[in-house]
Amino acid sequence: MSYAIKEMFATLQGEGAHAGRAAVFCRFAGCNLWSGREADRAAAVCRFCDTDFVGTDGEGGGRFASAALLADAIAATWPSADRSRAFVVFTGGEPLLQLDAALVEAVHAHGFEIAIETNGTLPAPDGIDWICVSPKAGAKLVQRSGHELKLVYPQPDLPPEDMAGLDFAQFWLQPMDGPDRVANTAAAVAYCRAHPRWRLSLQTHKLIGIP
Ligand SMILES: C[S@@+](CC[C@H](N)C(=O)[O-])C[C@H]1O[C@@H](n2cnc3c(N)ncnc32)[C@H](O)[C@@H]1O
Ligand SMILES: Nc1nc2[nH]cc(C(=O)O)c2c(=O)[nH]1
Ligand code: SF4
Ligand SMILES: [Mg+2]
Repeated sequence: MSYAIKEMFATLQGEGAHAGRAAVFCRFAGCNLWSGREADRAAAVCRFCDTDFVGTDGEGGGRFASAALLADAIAATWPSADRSRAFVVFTGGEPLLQLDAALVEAVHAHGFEIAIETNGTLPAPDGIDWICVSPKAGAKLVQRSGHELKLVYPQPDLPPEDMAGLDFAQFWLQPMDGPDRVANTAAAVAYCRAHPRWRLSLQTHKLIGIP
């Protein structure tokens, strides 16, 4: 199996339960809910995406011919001499189009804890240490269990009430970025106050201007 990676970089996880934690971000190219081309956005299933995941031309990106080669590159991107906390976040695009058992094993062999950010339309392979699912209105949810559910809010056709039966340890609302970010943030705050099972996830990396 080879892997198409848009970009790979060290930063702090900006969102959700691990916000503030040092991490290597490995962003896979491609998504099953949008082509990534602006011309296709209005007709896509997922129309609010904030990310460029087209191609392999970003910092640290490229095509990796094997799981071992990609795992070596991830290990080389870890920014600290302290490897005991090594942490990689697989994102995209949609990482579950490419992330497989061989890559999980190769990255674990380097001592990394593995997190994933997924839209939940494909099943996750075994062994991932932290599964964050962010469901999308109009897309069938397949991965219905995990560690955190992070709902971008608001999605009128996917209210938080619809998530009640899902098997997650934590439930987060993340205001939808875009032209209505301020209003969406106020609405998310109001929802969390009234429904304390839900917590507010801010995209803190955007607030402080880091990737
Ligand atoms: C770019 S996606 C990549 C991973 C995967 N495809 C997914 O959707 O979960 C990473 C995270 O950013 C969130 N996200 C994307 N666009 C957003 C926006 N405009 N405002 C807030 N969060 C957004 C997604 O819901 C997801 O939690
Ligand atoms: N710092 C930082 N944290 C993030 N958490 C989820 C992200 C993503 O794009 O998946 C992301 C990102 O792009 N940057
Ligand atoms: S599913 Fe994720 S990567 Fe794909 S378009 Fe939506 S937010 Fe972007
Ligand atoms: Mg992002």
